[in-house]
Amino acid sequence: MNAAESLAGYRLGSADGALTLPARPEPLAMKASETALIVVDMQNAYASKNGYLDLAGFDVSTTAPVIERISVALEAARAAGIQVVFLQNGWDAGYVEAGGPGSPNWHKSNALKTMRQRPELAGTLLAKGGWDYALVDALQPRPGDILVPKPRYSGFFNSQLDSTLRARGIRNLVFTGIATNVCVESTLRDGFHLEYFGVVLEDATHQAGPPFAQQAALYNIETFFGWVSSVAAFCDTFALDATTAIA
Ligand SMILES: C/C(=C/NC(N)=O)C(=O)O
Repeated sequence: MNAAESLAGYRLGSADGALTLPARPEPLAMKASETALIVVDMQNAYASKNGYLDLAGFDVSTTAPVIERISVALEAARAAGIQVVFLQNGWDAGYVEAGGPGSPNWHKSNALKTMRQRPELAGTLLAKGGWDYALVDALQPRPGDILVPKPRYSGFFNSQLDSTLRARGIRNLVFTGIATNVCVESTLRDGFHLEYFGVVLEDATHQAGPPFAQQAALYNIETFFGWVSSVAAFCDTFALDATTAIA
């Protein structure tokens, strides 16, 4: 047995009532009570026409099925008693949280660069209170869900995410959202270093950039930082838990 199989065996242990999620590179055991479904930045900025990514030249024409599949995963998670956490990316209306020229974010953020190139957009992209910052209509938090604002790509940086999860005994993070290769991967990587088990539901994510960016992010996650699964596998696995909870 190699190290990966040994880890899978550990995580597959069912004596403690954990369920087994089919995933690559190996199935992963997790209890609903120790798991959170993380919905990363499903804002108009990232998923809607005329939002930031669209205005900056990224293709958002195929985000509708992603929204639909996240909706399905949300229903399954809530029914199974899995904590739902929405992340929301952006800054105050004056962009103080974005950092000035002394911050790499000021130089690398395509939202900030787009606004500098197109002054008519100044103040509109990813600013709290605006349409671009808002979560898409179809994916709104419900009572019991948690919303964590964040000012950088990783949801763990300068946010309440880690303490919110730790206080609830959460060890497993199931990721959905946009963009796979930016905020999803950044948050999953930081979670890995903080000892969280990270799984991406690949069909409930979308990349910023060409399709190879999605493939590369999933390769990195599957090979180095976590696991890759699907919405159907997640729903099938935790539907059992919902049934058990009702019985
Ligand atoms: C490119 C980008 C991605 N954000 C994300 N939510 O993955 C950005 O915020 O500029």
